[in-house]
Amino acid sequence: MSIKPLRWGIISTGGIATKYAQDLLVDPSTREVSDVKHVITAVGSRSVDSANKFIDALKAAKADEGWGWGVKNGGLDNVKGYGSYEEVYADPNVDIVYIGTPHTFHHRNAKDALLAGKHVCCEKPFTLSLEELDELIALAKEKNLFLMEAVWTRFHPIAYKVQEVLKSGKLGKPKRFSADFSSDFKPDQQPDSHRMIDPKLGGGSLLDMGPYPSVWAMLMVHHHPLNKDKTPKVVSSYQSIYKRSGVDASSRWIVEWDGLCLGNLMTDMTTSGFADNTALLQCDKGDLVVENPPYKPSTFHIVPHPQLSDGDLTKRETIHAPVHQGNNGMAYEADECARCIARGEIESKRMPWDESRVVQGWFDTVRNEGGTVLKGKKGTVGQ
Ligand SMILES: NC(=O)C1=CN([C@@H]2O[C@H](COP(=O)(O)OP(=O)(O)OC[C@H]3O[C@@H](n4cnc5c(N)ncnc54)[C@H](OP(=O)(O)O)[C@@H]3O)[C@@H](O)[C@H]2O)C=CC1
Ligand SMILES: O=C1OC[C@@H](O)[C@H](O)[C@H]1O
Repeated sequence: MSIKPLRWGIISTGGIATKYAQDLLVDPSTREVSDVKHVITAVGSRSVDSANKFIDALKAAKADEGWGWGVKNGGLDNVKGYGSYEEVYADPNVDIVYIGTPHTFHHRNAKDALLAGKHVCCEKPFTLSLEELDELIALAKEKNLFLMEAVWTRFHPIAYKVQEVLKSGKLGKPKRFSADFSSDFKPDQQPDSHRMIDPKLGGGSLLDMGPYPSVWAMLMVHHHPLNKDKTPKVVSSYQSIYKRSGVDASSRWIVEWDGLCLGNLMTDMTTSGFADNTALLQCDKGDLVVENPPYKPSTFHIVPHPQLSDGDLTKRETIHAPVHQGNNGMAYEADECARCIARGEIESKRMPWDESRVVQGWFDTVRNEGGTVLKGKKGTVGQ
């Protein structure tokens, strides 16, 4: 059976858009996938030169680079470079728009793409505020278009393996959770315009890094078979301020899954996290520990509590489940978009809107309780 390729329009030519575009061109069989095909038909940038350079760099793939497969097999054959994002939305050869712009533009870009009749896959954090996100969800429903937050980690092989262990029930009942994404961006050495520094780009650790402790909280606690609370709330939070621009240098927030457990989540952009532990769920029979980095971990451990486990959980186990070689880890979420669209679905079951809403709601609470210059900002909702 021949597969109809999903035709992607990429907007922006920055770091993550480059990685995403490369992954679209990797041979799906290298990740054991045979039901989807991706092609890139448009790249939009604020500068047409940048769009064309982006395309040329993809085309110049070396033999040992995974995306060279797509270049050779028609993945860029009909691609056009544009000097605006609007031209991508208007291109009839584009089915879905991938948004890789800084956070504060996600709402504007996704809204424009949906209004032009395109499906949307938008980088994390989905939007600046929950109000912006709700507007996008309403629009996707009204227009019957697919819309998903690009939380790539959710689709990694390790995410499914961790959930398999938790669903088996062998670790028992969750007692407490913690997760961290910290990395030293050396902010003092960055220009004012850096996306981690500039408030106009949604700078600070919370919005950029917060999706990662949150993704593990969602996968390990929220999805735990014993969790019944589908609207877990932030019960306490704190943000330290990066004085030069007034964004947060670090954020801490405690979430309560009513009737189950508390989760302690943290981000920091001035220091690195602990290599052996990025997320930890402690249960009554044993612990599950995921190694760093939270966005693309390869390894997790099961650590029994023999004194508590009635003898049925005694073996310490280390499980490796890296992403398949040759892709950056973004191909899996792109496959999800292709499958949902082929089935006529406008929402992903693996990355549902309600779960993006939960996390976006936590960020709103932390921002609104904190003292940064982003406190209370609602972004471009209604515009
Ligand atoms: N899933 C993941 O692993 C990652 C996700 N991200 C997310 O992707 C988004 C972009 O991050 P990243 O690629 O690192 O950022 P970059 O700064 O590398 O790229 C952002 C791009 O957005 C476009 N852009 C549009 N308006 C502006 C503006 N006013 N200032 C700067 N750039 C602008 C530019 O492209 P052009 O000039 O072509 O229009 C620019 O190259 C963020 O929301 C971030 O959270 C980031 C890193 C990893
Ligand atoms: O999404 C991300 O993942 C990797 C990090 O290095 C990056 O800052 C962040 O945006």
